[in-house]
Amino acid sequence: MEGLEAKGIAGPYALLGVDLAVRPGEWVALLGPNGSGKSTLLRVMAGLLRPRAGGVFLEGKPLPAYGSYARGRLLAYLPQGGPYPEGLLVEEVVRLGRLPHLGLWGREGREDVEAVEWALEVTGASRFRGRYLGSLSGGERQRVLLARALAARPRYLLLDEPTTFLDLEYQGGLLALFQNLVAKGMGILSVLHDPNQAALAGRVAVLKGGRLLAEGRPEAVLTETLLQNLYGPGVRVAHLMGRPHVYLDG
Ligand SMILES: Nc1ncnc2c1ncn2[C@@H]1O[C@H](COP(=O)(O)OP(=O)(O)OP(=O)(O)O)[C@@H](O)[C@H]1O
Repeated sequence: MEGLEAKGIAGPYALLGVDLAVRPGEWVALLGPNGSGKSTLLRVMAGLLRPRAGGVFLEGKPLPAYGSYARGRLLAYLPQGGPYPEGLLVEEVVRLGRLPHLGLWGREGREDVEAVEWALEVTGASRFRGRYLGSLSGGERQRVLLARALAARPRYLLLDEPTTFLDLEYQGGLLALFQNLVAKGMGILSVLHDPNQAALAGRVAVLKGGRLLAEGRPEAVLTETLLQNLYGPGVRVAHLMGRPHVYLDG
């Protein structure tokens, strides 16, 4: 079956038995308090951490059965933090995203050049292309790293807090980009802290204490009861234009 599936994941650190899948053409937002296991789950699903129990399946095949290039052609991962290749030019960083297609010694062809140009364009990173990564602001750097992930043109994209560091305009732009990418068939799983951003996804999965607490359409999952369970009694939910809007009652 098509998809990136985590089945019965337990073991690394907080995770106590989690099933979660992302299919081509859907955007799943992963929400939960600090320390609930979101980054760990993403790293397990990216193949960077091995679970003690359970497994991850990519297009029905166990993830460890893929070589790193084959995996990288299907799956890209944007971590929450560094290390960053600060001494590389932005364009070089984004070209690194083509490594799974080219291998170490491959010559770049038209498809590679087009993928890099597209990734720079859609992330708004084209104008930094000649700068060193280390010279960029946090938000600019975040867009370049997303461009590197997109340059692989993966079928599945795993993003750990991709909107951190971005100003409101770029947050909106990024969330619109996700909607666009899933409409073209990409599967996206993104950790998001802001429930209002998660509300834009097709499906929301909620982790608490290493277990999946809820999963479903945003309007079904993002209830005041659930959010107060996660974040305390000050959380309120209003409904505007059919969508939940979450705020703190000061
Ligand atoms: N390398 C590690 N060694 C020991 N414990 C770890 C390690 N990595 C994560 N943990 C622990 O596992 C738990 C889950 O961490 P994780 O980073 O997955 O949480 P998270 O939900 O992504 O949190 P946040 O919202 O703060 O980013 C935390 O208690 C964390 O301290």
